[in-house]
Amino acid sequence: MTGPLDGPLDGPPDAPGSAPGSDRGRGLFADVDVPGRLHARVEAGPGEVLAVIGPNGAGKTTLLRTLAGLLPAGGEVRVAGTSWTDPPLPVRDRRLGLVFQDQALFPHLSALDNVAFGPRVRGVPRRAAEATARAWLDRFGIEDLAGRRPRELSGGQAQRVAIARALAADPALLLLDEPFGGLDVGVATTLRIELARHLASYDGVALLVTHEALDALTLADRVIVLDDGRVAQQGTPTEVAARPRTDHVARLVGLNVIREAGVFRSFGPGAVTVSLSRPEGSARNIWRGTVLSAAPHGDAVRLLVAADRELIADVTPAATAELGLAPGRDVWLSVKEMAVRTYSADVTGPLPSAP
Ligand SMILES: Nc1ncnc2c1ncn2[C@@H]1O[C@H](COP(=O)(O)OP(=O)(O)OP(=O)(O)O)[C@@H](O)[C@H]1O
Repeated sequence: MTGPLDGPLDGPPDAPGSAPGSDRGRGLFADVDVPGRLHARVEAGPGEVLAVIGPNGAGKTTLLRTLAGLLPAGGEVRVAGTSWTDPPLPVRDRRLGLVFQDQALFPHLSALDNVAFGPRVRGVPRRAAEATARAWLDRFGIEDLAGRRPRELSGGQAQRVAIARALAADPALLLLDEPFGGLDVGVATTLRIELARHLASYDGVALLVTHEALDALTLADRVIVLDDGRVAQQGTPTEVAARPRTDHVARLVGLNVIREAGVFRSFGPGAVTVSLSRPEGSARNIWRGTVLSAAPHGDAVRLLVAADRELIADVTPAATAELGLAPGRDVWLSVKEMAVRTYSADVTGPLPSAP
């Protein structure tokens, strides 16, 4: 894992004539188009971990499958100085590691043989491939499971084998689609820490699709936000969390974000005052709405309120009881202007030009 890039890269990293072996040449450049589903340009330097986030149907899986060559797409993909699209490179010839939820382990192979598969395909002799596989199982603390078949593994164990299998193939591009999906919280937490450790010493590019803000914040150097098949925002986790540009990210990081004429205005749920009658103040910062849900959130109660948009507000349990803040309750929300952070729509990185 490296530090974040200083700024956006502004062209194919290894166009003819670029310095061989330069960082840009060893990273990822992709500008892909799946008509009606995805148009995205993604760049990353070697060792970078990119979290790909966005709501359901935003195109996250489509992006990964496109980069892998599993889905036909227009455009260009270059990885580690090699074009994967011109001429089209078969999936098996791409230096690629895949950890997809539906990319199950080979059921008839032991954990060891599953992990040895990548090196074997690359022509590594059996014994050497097995030694590599054993070393990877060891690094994941599951060497004692080497002889087991996938059906004899727990979900967390199987996912460790899947990640070890992907890394053992020495991929230049590692694609992880919801690698902790379906695991229980404790197992996911342990695996997240292990994955962070392995990614820290991995020198290829990793893309991680996730629904968890925690993954994006703890594992990624940079976050790509997809929305409706487009890159809506990219930046460091801190930048994206501080200045969300989509409702989805705002929800993930627990902020209210309102777009107004090229400007975003955001405020935390703790800055919102809830009342039953119209408060004083500028109409710009006052909303009338109906409580959709009320749930404990730390020491507070978090309300989701349907106004002209959905807004979140944190109130004390005492206020919740006093104002009767249950679903269906009509309320007024207000926020002081000094609690609103305003930022321009283009501060956190380039948007690809719409085709
Ligand atoms: N096999 C398919 N054929 C046609 N359209 C598809 C297919 N699979 C997905 N889509 C569409 O492509 C768009 C992107 O879907 P995709 O699965 O990439 O989203 P996602 O961000 O990964 O969503 P999720 O978080 O639900 O997995 C959606 O509009 C979806 O309906």
